[in-house]
Amino acid sequence: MSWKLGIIGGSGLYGLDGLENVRKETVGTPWGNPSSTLVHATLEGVELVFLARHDEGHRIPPSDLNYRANIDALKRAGVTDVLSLSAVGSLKEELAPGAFVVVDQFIDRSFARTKSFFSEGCVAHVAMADPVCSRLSAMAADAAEAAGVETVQRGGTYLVMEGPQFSTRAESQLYRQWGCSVIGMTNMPEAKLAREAELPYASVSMVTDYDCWRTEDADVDISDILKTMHANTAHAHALVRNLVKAMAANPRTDSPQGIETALEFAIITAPEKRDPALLAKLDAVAGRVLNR
Ligand SMILES: CSC[C@H]1O[C@H](OP(=O)(O)O)[C@H](O)[C@@H]1O
Ligand SMILES: Nc1ncnc2[nH]cnc12
Repeated sequence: MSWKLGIIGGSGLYGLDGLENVRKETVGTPWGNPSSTLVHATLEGVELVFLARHDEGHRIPPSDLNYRANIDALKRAGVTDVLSLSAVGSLKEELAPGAFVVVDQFIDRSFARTKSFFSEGCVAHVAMADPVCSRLSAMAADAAEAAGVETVQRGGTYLVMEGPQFSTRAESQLYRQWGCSVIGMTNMPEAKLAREAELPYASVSMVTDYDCWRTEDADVDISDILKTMHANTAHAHALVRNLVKAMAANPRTDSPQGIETALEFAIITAPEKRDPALLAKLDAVAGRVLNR
């Protein structure tokens, strides 16, 4: 199967430069509406689908995002892989604003979100020990370096907070003690849902601020974040172009983690106990295993 890259653009990234063959599509899903219209396009000859996580004009806050609709819509659009581009706060001295962290772990402290496509009538438990695709992550890190990003860290833990308020200082210090690298509000349940949908996921976390633990700095403030975000966004555009160039040069094979078959043994509900209405909603996400 050839690459078809799904890109979820976070704060500051509401579109992509230089796209060709652009087609905008407003879609619905069984889980409701995704954040924005899907932008189908090609770049360097590679097919991609772009989705603005908070919609154009940054209309939707992290707790109100329809994460299930976003992932389902990308799955229905036929993407093979999902790249998240996110603004984050830094929890490490060495990760100054402007640094890019291609995270490989998450601590999910979000609590007011629907976290699974599965529920009563069809229960599934997928593995999340390795929550990102190592190959897509490595390609994204290479692409960031080629884009001239000064600090690109391969690996790191992203603490997902509920928001929308930023952390208290005690929380920020606690997350540092936990060894987290960056903090943001959106990558969960997105990464969990991508796994349930058997989509390899990678997150490029672009540092905009030092959160509030670093008392030498002023506390995190949205106007400072916006300034850094604009600089990061230029790098993000170059990263995407470099990434699809690498995809064009390297035919796609399945992910090293076998993410494309994550649901193979995950559904535990006995076939006769499954709820037909829920199964119908799961047609895109779990059709591979349910319809055979
Ligand atoms: C604009 S700062 C806070 C906001 O930015 C991040 O969103 P995203 O991951 O979509 O770039 C962060 O998680 C907050 O939602
Ligand atoms: N300090 C921070 N905390 C949470 N989300 C963020 N996004 C950007 N900076 C952030």
